[in-house]
Amino acid sequence: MANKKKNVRESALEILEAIEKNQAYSNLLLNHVIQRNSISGPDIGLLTEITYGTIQRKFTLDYFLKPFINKKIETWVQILLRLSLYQMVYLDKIPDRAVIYEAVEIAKKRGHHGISGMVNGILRAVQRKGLPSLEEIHNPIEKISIETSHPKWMVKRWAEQFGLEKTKEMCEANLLAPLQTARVNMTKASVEKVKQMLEDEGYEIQYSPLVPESLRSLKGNLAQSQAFKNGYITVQDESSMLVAYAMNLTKNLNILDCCAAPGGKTTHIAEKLNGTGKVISLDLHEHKIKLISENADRLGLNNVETRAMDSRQVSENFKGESFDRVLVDAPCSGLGVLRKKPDIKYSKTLQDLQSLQTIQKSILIEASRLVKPGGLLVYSTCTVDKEENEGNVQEFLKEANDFEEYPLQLTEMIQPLVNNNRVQIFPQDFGGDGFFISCFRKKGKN
Ligand SMILES: C[S@@+](CC[C@H](N)C(=O)[O-])C[C@H]1O[C@@H](n2cnc3c(N)ncnc32)[C@H](O)[C@@H]1O
Repeated sequence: MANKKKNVRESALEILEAIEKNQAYSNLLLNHVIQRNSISGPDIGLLTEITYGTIQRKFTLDYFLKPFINKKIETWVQILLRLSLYQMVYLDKIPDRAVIYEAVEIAKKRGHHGISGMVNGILRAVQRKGLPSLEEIHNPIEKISIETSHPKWMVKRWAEQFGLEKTKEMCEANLLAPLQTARVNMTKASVEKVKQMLEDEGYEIQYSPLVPESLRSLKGNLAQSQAFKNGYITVQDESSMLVAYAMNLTKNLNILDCCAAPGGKTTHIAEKLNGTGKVISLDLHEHKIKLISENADRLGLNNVETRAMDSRQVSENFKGESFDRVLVDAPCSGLGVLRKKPDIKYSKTLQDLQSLQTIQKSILIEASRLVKPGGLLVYSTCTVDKEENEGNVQEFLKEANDFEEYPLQLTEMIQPLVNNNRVQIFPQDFGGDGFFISCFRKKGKN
């Protein structure tokens, strides 16, 4: 018999269970389940909201549920309670009785009668007695951890690195829905023309105050637009767009992008070169290299060359000191993108941060050998962590004494955030990803 298709809440339960078990990525799972269960129209939005919202608020929801659960329950039951309570607390449009009814039906299908009765009892008790107060948590780290659903070690680490207030702001900002932005391919059309194109397609678009070639979508997924298919835009976060600025691009440069897939920054750089020079784009994984080429083709760029390579050995594969600019947009802990990938909050560990730092350092040192005297090396990550970002800069400068820090030239609004030739962007700064950028110049002639 064919598999029976699941409705929105059953699908949400399926995705959340898989994430809890295998640490699979939410965005990939979501797309897969939407297709398999033929979820369409507004139900896609509801499924996305319930899934991401429940992941985002996991610790808070568990704190709310705890006083109402007085025995050990199976993981799927806990998840069903979480996703139901998420709708009751955070979504206005769905009446509580509908949420409870659905939860009980799912529990009946999945478990025995006792479980559906228990689910009903717990959710009704929460409805009757109200939520436990978060004010009862007195330790400030624990309070931020539960209130904004971030692991305690992460909150503690950030508080030590950036102070409690900034940490609280960051954790709160991580709960907000991400802003969708796209970079206009200026080799094809002006920002004004592309804005009009998207509006003609029914999108609600604003100019960005931050990056001149960026457009912001207030309604609608830009990746599904005709403008995207025809190579007029690339969906990209505005913080990521700043990296091409840090590279101080002029025409006819020879550029190496060491960690390039899926090609967001490579294609931005290639667009800025406007048909001149060359960008050689590397990535460890063959299947990811294909994504770079596909993006370059879609955008009509003919100055991008791709190769699968481990950049920890990059200097063995190219003639020394042959690039004007080298970019290391390093594999990182990703703590700046928790709004878009909330499951990372629970899966990353301190050990991950440490091993990533080692990889980043070896890529930086190797890549630095290929920079021409007077050329620039840009190091960036989409993370917020002082030890990972600043720590790597210090380590690099200690080892590569033929390099010096070079002043970052970003856009007008971002420039004031630059500190000591480096920038750490927080998600609360302007609604973009948390991001780190620094730039080094190889000593010698220009
Ligand atoms: C932050 S992502 C790059 C994003 C990309 N620059 C963009 O703007 O679209 C880091 C990339 O580094 C790649 N990577 C990880 N280890 C690597 C290595 N040793 N050598 C080359 N690439 C590596 C990963 O596959 C991943 O695609």
